Amino acid sequence: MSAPRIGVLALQGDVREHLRMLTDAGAEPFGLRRPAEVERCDGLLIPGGESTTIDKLSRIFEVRDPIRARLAEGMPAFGTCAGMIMLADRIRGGLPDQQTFGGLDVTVRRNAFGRQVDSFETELDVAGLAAPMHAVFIRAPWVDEVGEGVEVLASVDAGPAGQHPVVVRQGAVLASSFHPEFGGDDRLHRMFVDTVRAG
Ligand SMILES: NC(=O)CC[C@H](N)C(=O)O
Repeated sequence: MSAPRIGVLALQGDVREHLRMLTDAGAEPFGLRRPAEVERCDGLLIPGGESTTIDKLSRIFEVRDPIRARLAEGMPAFGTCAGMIMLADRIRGGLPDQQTFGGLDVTVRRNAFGRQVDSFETELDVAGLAAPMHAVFIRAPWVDEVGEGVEVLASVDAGPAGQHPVVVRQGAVLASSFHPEFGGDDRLHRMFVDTVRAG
């Protein structure tokens, strides 16, 4: 495949750093806002932001149904923070009418780390990466439950609440609770681009 075309969902949230990291990783990324653009994607990146807003805007912009359909067909995807929430099949702590795109067989808890450690940074060991990643967590979710076939690539020790997965992968779908685009480290983006390239 020539440079894979990766749509970065550009309804809300941080898009620019993702575009830059994907370009550096050898992809051809573009900001995705229109239903017709969903068909042009070899892969989809869903950035962080606010999952409730991304959910609402995805319906208003009419990209929700085409994205759901492509994910159900196995389109590779990478979700970060709110993007992880959007990929989760099940969420806790969502608004009553909040919906996700689905595709990742996990239960995700929104704003899981609570007020005291609302936002924090840490050096995180990620399976498959030789050295730890600098991980920036901003009102981040964590994963409560994973289905069969979901690999846990990294976990965080949340004290009395125990260990919780923060990087997971299921086939061609990758998700991280933190914002890899703010840590100056594009290794997860490269992992994703390699997955998209492998088809
Ligand atoms: N940095 C983020 O993406 C935060 C996610 C946000 N707390 C949500 O529920 O969508």
